[in-house]
Order: sequence, then C-alpha cells, then structure tokens
Amino acid sequence: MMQNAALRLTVSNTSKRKSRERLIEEHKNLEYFSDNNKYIIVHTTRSQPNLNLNFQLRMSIANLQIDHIPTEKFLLCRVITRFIKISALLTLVEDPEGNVERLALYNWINIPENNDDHMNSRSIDQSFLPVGTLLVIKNLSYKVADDNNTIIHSNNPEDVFIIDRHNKLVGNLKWSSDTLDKKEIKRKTADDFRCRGNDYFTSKDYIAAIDEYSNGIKLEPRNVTLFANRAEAYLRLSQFSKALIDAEFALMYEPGHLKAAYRKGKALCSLKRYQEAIITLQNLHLSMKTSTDSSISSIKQNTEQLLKHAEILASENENGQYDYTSIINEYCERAKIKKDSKGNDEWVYEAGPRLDHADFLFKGIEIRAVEGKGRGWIAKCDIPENTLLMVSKAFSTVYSHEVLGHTMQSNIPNEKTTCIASSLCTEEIITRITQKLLAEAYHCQEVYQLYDSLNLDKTDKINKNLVNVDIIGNIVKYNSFGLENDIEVENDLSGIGLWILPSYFNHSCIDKNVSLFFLGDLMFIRSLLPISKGEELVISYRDANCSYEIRSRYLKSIGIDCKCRLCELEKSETPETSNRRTQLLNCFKRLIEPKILNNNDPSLIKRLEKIISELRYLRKEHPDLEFDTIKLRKCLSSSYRKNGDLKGALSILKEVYDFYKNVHLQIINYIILDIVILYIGLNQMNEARKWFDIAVERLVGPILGKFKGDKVKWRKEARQLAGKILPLINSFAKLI
Ligand SMILES: C[S@@+](CC[C@H](N)C(=O)[O-])C[C@H]1O[C@@H](n2cnc3c(N)ncnc32)[C@H](O)[C@@H]1O
Repeated sequence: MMQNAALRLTVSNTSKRKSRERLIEEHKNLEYFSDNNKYIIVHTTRSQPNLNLNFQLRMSIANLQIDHIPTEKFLLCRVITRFIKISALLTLVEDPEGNVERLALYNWINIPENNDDHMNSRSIDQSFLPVGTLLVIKNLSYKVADDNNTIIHSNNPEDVFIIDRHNKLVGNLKWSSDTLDKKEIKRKTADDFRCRGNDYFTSKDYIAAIDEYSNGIKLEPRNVTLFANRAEAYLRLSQFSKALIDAEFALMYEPGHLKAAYRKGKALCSLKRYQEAIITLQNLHLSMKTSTDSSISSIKQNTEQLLKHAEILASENENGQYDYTSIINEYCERAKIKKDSKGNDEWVYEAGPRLDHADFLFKGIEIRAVEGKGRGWIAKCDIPENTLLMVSKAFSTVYSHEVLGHTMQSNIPNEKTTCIASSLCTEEIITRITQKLLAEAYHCQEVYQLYDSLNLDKTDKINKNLVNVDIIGNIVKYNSFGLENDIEVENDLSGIGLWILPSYFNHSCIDKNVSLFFLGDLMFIRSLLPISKGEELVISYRDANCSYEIRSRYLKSIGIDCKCRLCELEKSETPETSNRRTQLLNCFKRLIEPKILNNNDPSLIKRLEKIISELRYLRKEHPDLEFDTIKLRKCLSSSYRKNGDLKGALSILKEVYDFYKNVHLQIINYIILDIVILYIGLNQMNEARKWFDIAVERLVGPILGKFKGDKVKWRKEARQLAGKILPLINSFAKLI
C-alpha cells in the first residue's frame, strides 16, 4: 500500500502525457521513496554489440498504445535520469524524437551486495545504466496506472538490451531533444511563459501552470503578474504559505496590485491568520471604495465578500459561533456530483464538500498523558452536557467517489466495492498527505506529533523535516477517521480523513462521553454528558454495535487492548459462553436475517425469539452490558410489523429504547425512527410527534447542541436542520 501510495505521488489528474520537465521533477520526488539498499543487478547488463535489429521495426514512444504489446517492434531509447528502485527499477527514457516516458523494469534479480558469485553484475547506484545509456526494449507493454500516469513496463530482463554507441542503428540517428530544448528556451519570453501558464491554469493543471510561471520568473524576477498568477495557482492547490509569499512579492514590487492584495487576504484566511486577513482586506476595500472604475467592480465585490467571510471565520474561531443552517446548506451544495463530458462523476464545486470554516477549541480541555494510552484529551473544568468542544477542519480527506469513479461504483457488488474503496482511499490519502508535506514542509511538525503514540516505536527517532511515506502510512493507520456519521445524512459520502487535534481522543467501546459529527471535512465535537474536571474525554472507534470479535480484531490492529467494562466482561467469560454466543449470532446472520423479512414463515420468528432469549440469558448477570440482541430485536420488530402486529413491534422497540437510551449507540437512532413509523401506523399522532422530536433532537444535537432558552425556536431550527441532514425527516414531518 505504501509503495502504491508512493507511486501515486506522481499523480496529476490528467492522463495526457506529461512534459519532459514535469516528468523529471516527479521522478526527483520519487527518490524520497526509493529503496536505498544496495542491490546487485545480474541480468542483461552485458551489452549486445551484435544485436541485429531491423530499423523498419523501430517504434517511437509516441506510437505506443495503451495496453498493447507490440511484439514485432522494438523501442530504441536512452536513459535520461538516475535509476531508482521502488517495486520496480524506475527511470525516464527518451526516444530519438525527444518523447519522454517513464520506464519500469520488473523481475531484475536482486542479490545482496556481498555475493561475489556473479561476475557480470552491477549494483544500482550511479553506475547502473547511467544517464545516456542506450536501450533497445522488446515486448514492452504500455499502461495507464491507477493514478492515470502512463508507464512503459518491461517484465522480462531478457527483452532489454544495452546498445553501444557504435551500433549502426544508433549511428544513423540524430537525438533531437538536447538541442531542441535549448532552442525553445532561448526563443521564449516571460510573457510566453505567462501565456502558457494561463492556458494550463484554465485547464485546471495548476502544477504545470506553476512550472510555467516559475520559468517566466527566472527570466524576469520582478514580474508582478507572474507572481500574482502563481499565487492564485498555489491557492488552487491549497499551498497557502507559498501563495502568501508570492502575493507579498507582487505587493512589494507593486503595492497597489489589487489582485495580489486580494490573494494575500485569501491565503491569510486559509492559514488561519484571520486578524491579519481582515486588516489586509479592509485596507484593500478602503483603497477601492471611492473608485468608480468599472473594471475593478468584480474585485471590489469579491473583496467585500471575502472580508465578511474572514470576519465570520474570526468569530467562529474565537467564540465557537457557527451558523449551522448555512454550513449545512453549503455542505449539501458542495457535495453534489455532476457528470463530466465523458459521463464520469465530478463535484459540482471543484473542491468538493470541503468547507471553508474556522477551527474552534473549547478552552476547558487539554491534551495530557493518560496512563496506558499515550496522550488523550482531559477536562480542565466541569463541562456541561452538549458543550461544543471542538470544530476541526480535516488536514486531508478522500471520498470513495474520488478514487472509485462512477463505473466501478455501479458495477461491483457493495461489499466488494466498499473494501476496494477503503483500500484505495487509504492509498490516496497517504499520497495526498505526503504531497502536502512535500509541498509545505512546515506542516510536518503537527502531523508527525501524531506518530509519538504508545504503539509506535519510540526509539525510532524521526527527522521531523523529512517527508517519509512509511511514517505517514502509520499515522493514517492509527489516526484516520471514516467519514460516516452515526446516522446516514443526505449526501453522506464515505471516505477517510485525517484530523489533527481530534486524533488525540482515545477510545472506549461503550462509555464514550463525546460525539462526533461530520459535515464534509468539518468535524463537530460535543460533550454527550456532563463531564467532570480531570475526566478523560473519549470517543468510540468501534462501538458495541459490532461484535466483540470484530471490535477487538480492529482495536488490536491499532495496538489497543481495550479495558472498558464491556471488553473486560467479554474477556472474562468462559469459552463455552463466548462460543455459544458466536454460534447464535452466526445463526441469525446466516440463516434468519437474509430470509425473515421476505418470508412469512412463523417458525423463523419463533427461532429468532429463541435466539434472543438465549443470548439475554447468557448475559443475565450483566443485563446492562447485553448489546448483542439490539439488532436482532430491531429485526424481530420489523417482522412483527410485516405481519400486521404493530403493537407487538412497538413494545419490542420501546423496551430496547428504554434500556439503552443513555448508551450512545448508532442503532438507537434508527430504532427511534422505527417507533415514529409505528405510532403513525397506529394513528397515535401525539406519540408520533413526541418520538419525532426525540429523533430530531438526537439527530441535530451533536451539531446544534441542546435546547437553549427558547425551546420553540430551537425546535424549529432543529427540524429544519434535521430535514436538511436527513430528508426522510421532511416526509415524516408531513405525516405528523
Ligand atoms: C488515535 S490515537 C489516540 C491518541 C494517542 N493516545 C496518542 O497519544 O497519540 C490511537 C492510539 O491511542 C491509544 N489508545 C486509544 N484508546 C486506547 C484505549 N482505550 N486503551 C489503550 N490505548 C488506547 C492506542 O495506542 C491507539 O493506537
């Protein structure tokens, strides 16, 4: 996974072949991930002076076709970068026409360096197929990797031949690129680079645009337009500190440059330097206020908007005051997906459901050492129920939709898709975080802090300024959050994210006292119960809705031997009891659940009732820790309802609710909604309304908090929000 993530680092969103400069730059980045052990390469380093090749069969890189193996033909090329080893031997090659492409050599034998048996061998270092080496490659294949990068594969070392320069075949050919490049660069002006940069910018290839602007800046180091344009391209890539530097350069050379000042304000906002952003934007606003020049009307308007936004961000950050209705509207809008010209899904808004809001941190909590768990969040004072503790914007998020694409999502059965999506999302997020750190190294410190957790080797001293994909992979493994909410909300997009401060919450299976709610890449965190000074704040990485087996397997994989009440009880039970429980749950899962709702067979209901009562009996000493039957009882209630016994169905669910209402399990929210449906079915509308309010409260409580002062006003707002989050609520609201 890490290797794949490393290879994905050469990602750009287009499948078009890339420029020589871009490929070289990306190859340099890959060096971070190369395997620096010395290897001896045995195959084919012998040269082939007598290789007889028919010149007519030579093909150029430009003729290669994706997924096609041109068996008759060969590629003549020369190495233009140092070889590095990741999973394959990787370098860049160019053909005589000057086309450049990646080459991956697979299956070259690696022998430890001290093995002297192989005379005809070389180690992978500068001397291995050095820059300029001419190669003939047969039977190659040309592929597009998952990340849309094209790559030449050679799987058999016998197909690769080193050609010496006296070979006739080569003697006849002129290699065009050396001279071509120089000529081209000579001909170009800073303005040519600006124009090409703008073209790339328009086609949303911001990396290429930055390359072009940078080349222009090399020619004219005080070119204000190039700095201002590059600042905007950096903003689009979320490289805010670079954007700020460029905007400031532009302003240094031309203090009245409006766009540069606007971009400075934007960068400062994104760097969470709200007060400075406000001052910059206020000054900019003032400078334009009296102007009647119509050409600046749009920047005037944008500045006003951004200034307002910066003021909102400052207040969110300072006081934790969020306009939840507008944030939810913003989320619903940004999470929309449309089809592009090829029928693939893409976000309606370029950045997807990533929301531009400020972080907030309640002053009454702090990170401290917690015995046996590393560090954790602790209350510095008594905290009332439903206090907003933190709002955090993700360091990085990846949505499954972004890595799977439309075709895969619709063609593959659900479980498999979820599994593929999850591993692709993980690879992708490792890649994105690595890219972000490579681009803006000042983030390394905050991300690497997460690495110091208990389960990781403390002696492994890490260089906090060096980007290391293995460490990032571990950080993702131990700290990332799945993006799913406790209750499915509209546009609830699955995926994965890394949040910095929320990563310090430790886990408890049943005694969590803190709730999380995701809206896009914003995480809202509130206290679920009153919390006393000195108490630890904990969340559930997996809750008791999951069987012990599944839960503990996951927790162990991230180094947790959970000591919560439930886990301790499960561990202390005899093997007979736990085996019997597993047997009963498996029987439900395999034999009853798939059939019961489509089948009126009363014997199935009987069997389910028997399983439930035996499971309850197995935990008769600790009924408060009996969570296994909740799902089964919900299922039983549904089959009662299907058979027309609404009262029976209701009493099952109400019993479950009464017993578990104070344990914050995901499934309880669905049980409440089922109760509302049953009361509607029984035409007991007052009860239906009462339970509907409970559902709304539980649904929006984690975002909005509890009734404060005006209950009627709160309820109105809560209903509106709930309807936005879960449109099903609106259809309920019409019925009651
Ligand atoms: C997301 S981090 C939480 C913050 C972490 N304690 C730290 O110091 O960085 C997850 C790691 O915290 C520790 N942890 C979390 N909950 C725990 C628990 N209930 N018991 C023991 N260790 C726990 C484990 O080492 C786990 O891999």
